[in-house]
Amino acid sequence: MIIPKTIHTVLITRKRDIHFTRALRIVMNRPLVVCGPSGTGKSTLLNRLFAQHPDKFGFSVSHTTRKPRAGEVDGVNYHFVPMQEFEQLIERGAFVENAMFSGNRYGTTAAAVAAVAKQNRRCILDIDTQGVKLIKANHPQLNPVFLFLAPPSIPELAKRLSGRGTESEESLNARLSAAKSEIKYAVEGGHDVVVVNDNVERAYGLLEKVALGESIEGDKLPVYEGL
Ligand SMILES: Nc1ncnc2c1ncn2[C@@H]1O[C@H](COP(=O)(O)OP(=O)(O)OP(=O)(O)O)[C@@H](O)[C@H]1O
Repeated sequence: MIIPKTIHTVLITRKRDIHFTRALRIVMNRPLVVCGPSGTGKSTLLNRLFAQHPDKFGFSVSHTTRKPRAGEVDGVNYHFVPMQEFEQLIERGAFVENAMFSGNRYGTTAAAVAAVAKQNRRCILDIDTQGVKLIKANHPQLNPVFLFLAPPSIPELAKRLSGRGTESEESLNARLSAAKSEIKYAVEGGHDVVVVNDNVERAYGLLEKVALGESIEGDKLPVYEGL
């Protein structure tokens, strides 16, 4: 049968669309890990992403050993577990990150990350380099896209951290020294894509593209003085 050219073109385009939609769905099932030094602007950009696309993205539900506060629902706000259960999860290597704050443990399990995709949302993880390394070593099945949000320079990072008004001199110095090792890992090529947050509009545009499943070249890492 000879298919008229226009129908043929439509069929090919549809086929291409189906492939594209499928490929997009696969990317959207992959968590997006946003990593970057404290003060680079991760929350600023991610809050905007969630506000612009309220039904496309999700955060995983963390585990905690602290007691629920009034109105908090187990499995929604947190998975509330006793210390012993939390420690068993650590031993089993279930977490992609976990930390202790004022006597309570908090953590994100790989299972909680995977659960987000089941709700047809892309899981966004805001974690540090240590978490990135843990995922690569222990949870490769999550197969995330790793995005490094880079500061334009170390002095600009220091300015943002002090401008935020949340840091003592001690914690500012601790964050800046942690920033240097985060940047070193990015220089070694630890991430799939780099976005330099030199300008909120520009950086958000790139982050949004990656979050929506587009494959972009990304930015080059700046050369950081004094690293
Ligand atoms: N492109 C930008 N230019 C100037 N200031 C910015 C830019 N992006 C974010 N900021 C500001 O920098 C400060 C730090 O941003 P933000 O709190 O989003 O960082 P963060 O990476 O989430 O830090 P943390 O990891 O400590 O939570 C904020 O005061 C924010 O308004």
